Amino acid sequence: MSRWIQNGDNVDITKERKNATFNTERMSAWIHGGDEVLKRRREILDYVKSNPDFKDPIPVEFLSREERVSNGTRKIVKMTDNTDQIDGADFFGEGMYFQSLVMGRDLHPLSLHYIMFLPTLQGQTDDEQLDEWLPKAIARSIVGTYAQTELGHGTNLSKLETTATYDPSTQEFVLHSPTITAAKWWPGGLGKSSNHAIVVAQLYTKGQCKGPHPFIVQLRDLETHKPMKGVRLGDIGPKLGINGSDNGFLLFDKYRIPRKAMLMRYSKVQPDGTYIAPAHSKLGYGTMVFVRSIMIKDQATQLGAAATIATRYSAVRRQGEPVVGNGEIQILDYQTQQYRVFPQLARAFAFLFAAYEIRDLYLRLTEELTHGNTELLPEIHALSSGLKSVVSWDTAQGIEQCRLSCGGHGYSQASAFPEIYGYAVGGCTYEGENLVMLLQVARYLVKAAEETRKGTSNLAEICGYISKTGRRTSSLTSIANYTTDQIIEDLEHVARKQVFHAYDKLKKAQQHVKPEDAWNQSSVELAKASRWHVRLYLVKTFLKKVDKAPEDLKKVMIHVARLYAFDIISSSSGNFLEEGYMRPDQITEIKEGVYECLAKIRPVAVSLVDSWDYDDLELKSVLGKRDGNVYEALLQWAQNSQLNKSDVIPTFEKYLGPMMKDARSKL
Ligand SMILES: CC/C=C\C/C=C\C/C=C\C/C=C\C/C=C\C/C=C\CCCCC(=O)SCCNC(=O)CCNC(=O)[C@H](O)C(C)(C)COP(=O)(O)OP(=O)(O)OC[C@H]1O[C@@H](n2cnc3c(N)ncnc32)[C@H](O)[C@@H]1OP(=O)(O)O
Ligand SMILES: Cc1cc2nc3c(=O)[nH]c(=O)nc-3n(C[C@H](O)[C@H](O)[C@H](O)COP(=O)(O)OP(=O)(O)OC[C@H]3O[C@@H](n4cnc5c(N)ncnc54)[C@H](O)[C@@H]3O)c2cc1C
Repeated sequence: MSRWIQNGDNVDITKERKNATFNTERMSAWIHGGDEVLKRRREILDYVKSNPDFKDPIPVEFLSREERVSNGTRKIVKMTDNTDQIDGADFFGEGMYFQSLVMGRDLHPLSLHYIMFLPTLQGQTDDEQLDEWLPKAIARSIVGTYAQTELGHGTNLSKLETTATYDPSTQEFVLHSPTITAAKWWPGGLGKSSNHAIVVAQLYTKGQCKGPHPFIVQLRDLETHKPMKGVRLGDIGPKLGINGSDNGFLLFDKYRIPRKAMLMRYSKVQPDGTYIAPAHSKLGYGTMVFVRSIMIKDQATQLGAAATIATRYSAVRRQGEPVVGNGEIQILDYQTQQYRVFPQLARAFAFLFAAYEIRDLYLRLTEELTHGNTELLPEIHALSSGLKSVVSWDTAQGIEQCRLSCGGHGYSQASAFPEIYGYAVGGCTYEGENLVMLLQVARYLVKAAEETRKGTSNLAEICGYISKTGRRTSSLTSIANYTTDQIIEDLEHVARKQVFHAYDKLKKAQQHVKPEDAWNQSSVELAKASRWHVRLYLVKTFLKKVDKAPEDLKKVMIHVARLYAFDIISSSSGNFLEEGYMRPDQITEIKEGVYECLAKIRPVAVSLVDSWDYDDLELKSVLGKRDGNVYEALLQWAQNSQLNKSDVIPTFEKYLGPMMKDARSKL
């Protein structure tokens, strides 16, 4: 047994846990939404651990692509056989947790079935279609995906090339891919697993194009699973991550589907081909809004996992001896290490709390839509698009910082960082490329700026700051007295300034060039405005949540929330210094605030990450193991390598052996 192990756990990590100034269980309950939620998490965890069907034969990193898809398929079938173990209506909470424990980060052939196919059926069908399709999809007698993106077009839906042409003589639509670039490309589970898809195609009726619309389409024979005649499909090959998912391609050759295959909750085509438009032209984009809103929690969970691994490893890793003879110190004691890791932990919290807000807002939207009210749609579209972009970007950068903070071992797949990164960074692209989505937010902000300039503003609360008359200089005197209101006021100033800077640039350009050129020439500044708008929202949400925390937890969490805010301000100090809003000495104060927060977090860092309540089963990281026994575990993990099956591998006999023998004979 290693000298670092005491009572089973690494001595350093045990010592860290003894430093806790708060009850980790209480903190976990607060983070996850209450005692009952925590209790349910534990029950789900126990269930997953006790079920041998959910075990991987060896760590998935050692499996080939085919083995990954096969293992993932086996597990997701078992998992969805057992959905009675969770509250099926709580997809955001119990559903995502259950899935994360069983499936890990490799995804699986039913991801799109659950995340987009089912929600599209629920959101876009009329009553008759719902009755026909939903029971089949829930029972899994059919498996579906969401096929929208094409080889030639992902962002710009108006230029999708797949056509659905209505033929009133047979009351059918004819699906067709007129070019190679019309091939659907990317949909998860499309390649080999799904037998149905929601296909988004340009609707043609009575000779007119009515834009992209969703259709439910059978792709494979229900018995043989062979592609239907007129349907060509397959897997698109290995990717940066999620290789347990068979993302696929799909082409149609004048493939006929019945009129009722068009999802007709909002738009309709009558038997004679008459088109009835929806109440709001973007109602058909509802599933994307749903996924963007649940992605925020998923991304927060990935960044939280990365920060947990980095923090635990930094507590057990000893490197460097500042006082010669005193022994090497825990790398967590280096301020540079804290500066690298703790802001990632703070971000993960900020994102998680924002995820709760957007979930609640989305539920409100769903309720309003049942009454035909689409008023909330633009606000939620802007917020979910903005959060998705800022959160997925910061998450990807944060995971990489955590990986780097673990030195060489961070580069090994044993750390889980490659899997976490490969999985999470996809979020920068799917559900709308991040920059494009920031520009969607900008459209919303430009309208708010316009209203304000006209003096007619009656802005939604979320952008109320745009029409405020703020201070000309920051009121910060000392970091100790820097209040939540002052922090928000300073961030509002910078966000508002950037919104108007981008708006004025756009308006000025519009006087000289065509509107689309003016937009393009202002787009970098517009995207910056969107980022500030979202960061402000994240800071406000975090501080508000901590303000309402019980006193014992607030004492700790206030340093985490302030670190999040101070890190944003100090790393963009130029924006705050502009036009003398802040003085250099105020920025210095904020930097000192960052260092103070790091020092406050240091003694409780391990307990804070413990409070995220990740089990080893969920983290899937040798470096992040709860017991801290990383060295023994690394050695054990490496034994899984295929190369270790024999002492001498065939390649040696074939190449290296003869090479060396030959060289020896010449000496
Ligand atoms: C029980 C549980 C069991 C098991 C659980 C199992 C599985 C769970 C699995 C995972 C769960 C965890 C989390 C997720 C993790 C991983 C995810 C895995 C897979 C990822 C799947 C990814 C799928 C996809 O990517 S699908 C494809 C997505 N594609 C896009 O997003 C395309 C982006 N483009 C667009 O959205 C649009 O084209 C556009 C917005 C850019 C432009 O649209 P359009 O051309 O129509 O615009 P305009 O005509 O110019 O009009 C613009 C105006 O319209 C407004 N607008 C746009 N969109 C909306 C909207 N949605 N709502 C409201 N308004 C909108 C816009 O604001 C403009 O308004 P204005 O007034 O004119 O300014
Ligand atoms: C892991 C993963 C899973 C996916 N799953 C699915 C799925 O299940 N179903 C599905 O239908 N799709 C899926 N997709 C596709 C995904 O939704 C698209 O890749 C995404 O919408 C971006 O489209 P694109 O790839 O065409 O990029 P493009 O739109 O070509 O973007 C390329 C670049 O051009 C820029 N750009 C494009 N338009 C503009 C603009 N108007 N203004 C400024 N810059 C612009 C972008 O910012 C980006 O830098 C998936 C993708 C990935 C990576």
